[in-house]
Amino acid sequence: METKSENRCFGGVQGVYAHASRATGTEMTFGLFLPEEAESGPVPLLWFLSGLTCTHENAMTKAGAQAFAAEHGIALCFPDTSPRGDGVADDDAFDLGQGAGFYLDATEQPWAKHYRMRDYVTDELPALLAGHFAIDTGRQSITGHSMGGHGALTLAMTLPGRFRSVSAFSPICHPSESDWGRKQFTAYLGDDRARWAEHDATRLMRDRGLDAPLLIDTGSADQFADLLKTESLAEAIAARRQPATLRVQKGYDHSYFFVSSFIPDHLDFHAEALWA
Ligand SMILES: N[C@@H](CCC(=O)N[C@@H](CS)C(=O)NCC(=O)O)C(=O)O
Repeated sequence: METKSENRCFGGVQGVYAHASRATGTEMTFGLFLPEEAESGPVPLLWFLSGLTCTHENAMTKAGAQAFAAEHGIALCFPDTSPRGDGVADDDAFDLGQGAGFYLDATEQPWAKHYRMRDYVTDELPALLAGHFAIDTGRQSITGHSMGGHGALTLAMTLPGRFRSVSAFSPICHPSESDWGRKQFTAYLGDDRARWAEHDATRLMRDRGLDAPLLIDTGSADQFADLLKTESLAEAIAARRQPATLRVQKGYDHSYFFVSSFIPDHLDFHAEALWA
């Protein structure tokens, strides 16, 4: 593993690291914030999965999460959103291919060789973190923005017991019925919609539900609201009687100004579960 940078941050360290990934067959870069407490022993971990067009860097530099993670003694991991490189399949559209991995393992060509972001985020990267840093992988929670919110919700619902709490900012809620989903699932997973079900938060909520506390924030002025389909997930939550807090924040859009406005609430929410 290569250290790209390490900077003192709110008493802890914000690092950026790169490594050869078994899952994607590429070099992968991730950001990791370790609070000061990690100097004396393993600390809980909050994953932040980012959205379309993002690298490991967007949330790391724009969400403002480190101050609150430091307050609570929690580590933050910011993975990349897809494999990257000249030999990696891509598309001209910003919402398919590099920067748009959708946190799934592709089965279709030309994507199947490298697009294995579910395996990467849920298996390879946690093991790597546990082996190299003072992280307690027995205490993990997950959040994300947009496509990353989709990732947080779908990974948590398909890995019961893994995450102590789950939250999302402006998540893509029903990708099977959205232009942020149908095109990508067809490309990555093929035409059989039955295989899309475990990558669709609304369908998972209807079929399985979530075994952890859930907090979702979305903006009333989100420019992508029609693509997110929050109303479908809200209906599934209500139909299931799933304990959850879903807030539509007045006047906020899809940007990181929205994320950074509510990140303190999300860190408080996760800290309560991680330190219980
Ligand atoms: N570029 C796209 C939008 C992409 C976009 O808004 N991406 C969000 C996540 S879905 C993001 O976090 N962008 C990076 C940033 O704001 O730093 C468009 O103009 O339609």
